[in-house]
Formats: sequence, structure tokens, C-alpha cells
Amino acid sequence: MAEKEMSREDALSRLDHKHACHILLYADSKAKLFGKIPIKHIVLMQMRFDGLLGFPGGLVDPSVESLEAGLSRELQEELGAAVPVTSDDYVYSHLSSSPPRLVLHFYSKKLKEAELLELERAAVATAVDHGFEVLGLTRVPLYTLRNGGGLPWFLSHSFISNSRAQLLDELRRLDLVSPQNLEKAVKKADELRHTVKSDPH
Ligand SMILES: O=c1[nH]cnc2c1ncn2[C@@H]1O[C@H](COP(=O)(O)OP(=O)(O)O)[C@@H](O)[C@H]1O
Repeated sequence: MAEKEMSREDALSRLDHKHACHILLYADSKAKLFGKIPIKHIVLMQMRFDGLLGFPGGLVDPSVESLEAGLSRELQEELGAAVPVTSDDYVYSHLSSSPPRLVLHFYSKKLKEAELLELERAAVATAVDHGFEVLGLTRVPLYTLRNGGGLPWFLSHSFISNSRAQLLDELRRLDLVSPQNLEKAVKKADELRHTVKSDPH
């Protein structure tokens, strides 16, 4: 569903709307899958309570806290560790079409690989939301295997709100996947979604 991009100023003037902030956390990595396929970057998403994929974050109330303070609070609950977010990490805002009267603010932040690994551990060990609102953090595979495994299959899953578009925009903007590989992965994902839906078994 289409979401309308808006300026931060316009977004914050919507006092009669709810506001939600979400973040893409990522790190560079030299690790290799099966010892040969470079991971290149670790990008985090999460499996939500409703079975949809989305980013860490949640509802914030700009009348009582800054967007960044609200997002940091949500991250503490979902990841079990402090992730200081600043306005430098802000990417863009969208007016949600469904549900209506909701403004979505999106952030991304690069971490060191060791910091990200520590967050993954804390998300299981100490996060109060683990097993409830959040069923688990997941990494986004950025490679495409010969059989379509990796990013295409990941993109063929179901995502909350505009989080799939937020993911694709950031992978493109941060150059975490080349434009050609991203385009191919999206095309393959669309074919896979069609195959899964039309398979009667
Ligand atoms: O990753 C995301 N990207 C964009 N919008 C999202 C994402 N996750 C949830 N949303 C939207 O934001 C709303 C509030 O988010 P969330 O469910 O994370 O907050 P909460 O845990 O505070 O209730 C959801 O109803 C959904 O429409």
C-alpha cells in the first residue's frame, strides 16, 4: 500500500496523529556463509508477535518526548540494551494509509560488528519484549544464491506496513546491495510470492 512521504516539520505538526519510529541497525562484516559467501553487512529486522517482519521500534508521543528519546526507549524494551539514537540517524517520515492517522518515522544507524553482536545477545537474554511483542531478531540475507535463496526468499515473506519499502530504500541508499542485484532480487521475490500463493499443496 502506498505511503506518502512528508517532511519532518510537517510530520511533527500532526499533533492529532499517532507517531511511530522504527530503525534499521546494521554493521559491516567480514564473515562468510559456508566459509565462502561474503555476508558483507549485517542488517537487523525482527519477527513481530503477529508473524510479520518489521524493524525494531514502536509508538512514541512527541508531545512528551523527542522522537529519538521515544525510539531509544522502545529499543531498550525490544533489544534489552541501550542504543542511543540522534537526529543524525533520521532518514524520513511517511503518512501511513493503513492504519490512518499514523505518522511513521524511520531511522538507520551503523554500529560496529561487536556492538551489533552484543545487541543480538541482549535481545534474547534481557529484553522484556522477547517472546512476546518480539518473537526474535533476524538478520536480512543480502546475497542471492543460485536457487534464489537469500534476499529474494527473504523479500517474499510478509512485512508490516511499509517496512519492506523502508528496507529496500535503505539497502539502495546505503549501497548495502548493488542496484542491479537489488533489482534482480525484487523481481525474483515477486515470482516466488506468486509461486507460493498459486501452489495448492
Ligand atoms: O518496521 C516498521 N516500519 C513501518 N511501520 C511499522 C513498522 N512496525 C510497525 N509499524 C507500524 O507502526 C505501528 C506501531 O508500531 P509497533 O507495532 O512497532 O508499536 P508498538 O509496539 O508501540 O505498538 C504499527 O501499528 C504499524 O502500523
